[in-house]
Amino acid sequence: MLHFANYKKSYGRFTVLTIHDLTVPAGIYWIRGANGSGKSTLLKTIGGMLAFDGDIVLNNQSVKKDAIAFRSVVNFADAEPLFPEFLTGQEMIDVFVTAKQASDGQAEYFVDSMHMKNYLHQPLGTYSSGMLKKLSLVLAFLGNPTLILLDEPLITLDADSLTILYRWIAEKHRADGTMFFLSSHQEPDHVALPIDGEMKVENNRLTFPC
Ligand SMILES: Nc1ncnc2c1ncn2[C@@H]1O[C@H](COP(=O)(O)OP(=O)(O)OP(=O)(O)O)[C@@H](O)[C@H]1O
Repeated sequence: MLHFANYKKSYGRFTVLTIHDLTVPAGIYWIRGANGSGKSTLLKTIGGMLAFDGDIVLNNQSVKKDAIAFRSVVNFADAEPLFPEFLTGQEMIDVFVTAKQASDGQAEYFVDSMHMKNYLHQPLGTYSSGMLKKLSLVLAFLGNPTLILLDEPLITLDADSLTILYRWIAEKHRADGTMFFLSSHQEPDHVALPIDGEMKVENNRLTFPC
């Protein structure tokens, strides 16, 4: 369960989003909104990456009061991931396996199923945008997160990889009850993904359900 209390995010004098009081039950949620409406801003504040007014509480853990514990169970994949170009994919995975205390074999499962093994030894500066996207998604699934935030996970993914991603989400939610927030400009695929609700960021507000 995720709770927003007196949430307000502004950049200087420009208020992007206000959420007075909202409780979202555990589930898989699809977030829509026009360009510049505030989807990335919302996900980054939930992930504890941007300062904001008010509070966000995940199962009794506040992003502000319990920042370290909160961050350890919330994983985030950026819309356009940027990594150090001199590191290899495997080195990034090794860092996240340690930081997120991933279990033995967890990273290998995701790498194998996304067919990434034969380029993981290459420096990230040589990766295509789709290869970077797949790496960022693997990193977001490592460990035992309570909430996974995926900002525009569909962009640059080929059709086969999208099917695999949807399978990961459904499996993780079913096995561990992991909550998901996905932002996208596309219509949700209710057949491929067991979506519990849709949200819309519009006119500085989050509409739920919409
Ligand atoms: N660092 C920043 N400083 C100032 N304004 C910002 C900053 N980041 C975002 N904004 C503004 O906040 C608003 C929301 O941006 P955000 O990136 O969250 O939108 P979005 O819904 O994710 O957009 P898109 O669909 O185009 O990715 C926009 O008006 C944007 O210009």
